[in-house]
Amino acid sequence: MEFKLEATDKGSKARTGIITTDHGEIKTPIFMPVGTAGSVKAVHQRELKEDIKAQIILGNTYHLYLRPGLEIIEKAGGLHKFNGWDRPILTDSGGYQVYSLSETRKIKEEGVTFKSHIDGSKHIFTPEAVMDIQRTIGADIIMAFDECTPYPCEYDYAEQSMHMTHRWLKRCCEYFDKTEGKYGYSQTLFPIVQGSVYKDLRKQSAEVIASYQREGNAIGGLSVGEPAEMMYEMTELVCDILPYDKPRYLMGVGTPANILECITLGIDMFDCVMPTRNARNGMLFTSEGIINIKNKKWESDFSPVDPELSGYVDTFYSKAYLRHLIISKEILGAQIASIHNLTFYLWLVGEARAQIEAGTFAEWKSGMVKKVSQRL
Ligand SMILES: CNc1nc2c(CC[C@H]3O[C@H](OC)[C@H](OC)[C@@H](OC)[C@@H]3OC)c3nc(N)[nH]c(=O)c3cc2[nH]1
Repeated sequence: MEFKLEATDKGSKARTGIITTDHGEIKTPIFMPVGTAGSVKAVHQRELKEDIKAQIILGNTYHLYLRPGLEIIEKAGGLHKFNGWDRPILTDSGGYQVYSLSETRKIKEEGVTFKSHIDGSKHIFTPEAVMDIQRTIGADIIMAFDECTPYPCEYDYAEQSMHMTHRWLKRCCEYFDKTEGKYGYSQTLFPIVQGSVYKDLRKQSAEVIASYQREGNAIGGLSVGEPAEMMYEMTELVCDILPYDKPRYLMGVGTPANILECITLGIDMFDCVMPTRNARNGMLFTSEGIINIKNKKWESDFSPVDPELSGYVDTFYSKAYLRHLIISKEILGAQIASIHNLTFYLWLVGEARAQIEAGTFAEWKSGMVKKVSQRL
């Protein structure tokens, strides 16, 4: 995997670049649609490519490992062959899902034991095991096995957890670096910075992660309920320590405003379930602000969903019709809203990229942050 830095913004740490993988290029800053169980919910691969113009999507190790399971994915020749997405894929290591999904998990030095949320079967994720799992899924970019600390979290717990994440990282790298990809293309392992919301721990963790000199680095342990100001403070501190010539991935972030603020701080890659999860509930992110389409005020508004966007669903369907579908819980409603929100997220990072290249990012961003956050 290569990363070529292109433009850097004069008035901030925002930058554009190109990540090259064996499944194609990723222009940064980039938003990565979340495809939990091997699909971006309610969206076809064709729509991801043609309407949303997604460049990379996520798969979820925990979910795919439990269902359909590694045997099926391996027989298919890896996730790209299984779900037909022939562009880059990134998978998380599963640590966060174990923390967020199965309350039966136990964390030990060896790894994390947990019971499947599907059939209650017992499993253990160790650093080595999740490297094998991600080798088998075959994502182009895979994440180290870490513990994402909750918020709030005591300093002592955050410190102990950070050191264990660093010990797990060493095991991931040693094991990953002596194994090969299973399907004839290369995979890249990103380490993950932890340290909760404590500046000294964040500094320490960023320095350890930077010392591994991997081809890209992730910032974890944020967007877990902490105030946005704290997220920005930790992100800025860590970005200033991580190497500037490698992609920086801020995990689980975020709202359109969060993304614009963190691009300013030097983040290149984002993922978040909001555009898809909230879409199914009728929350639309648009270039004019946030719309709760279930609100009665849209009942007879026959204007297009978002005229600013060029996607089919944004111009073909009206707000009134989409409101009717969401309220009636029609499947088509979830599809239109999901495609719209993802089109908007990709449009937003594409606009940011253009503004950085034009050298006009700073003033564009401050106006845009206000616009995308207002409730319509
Ligand atoms: C929301 N705030 C948020 N999400 C964090 C994720 C998970 C990202 C994950 O979040 C969903 O899993 C639950 C997505 O599936 C629904 C996954 O996409 C497949 C996505 O994987 C990258 C973190 N993952 C790790 N390994 N370490 C982290 O420290 C971390 C922090 C996060 N904050």
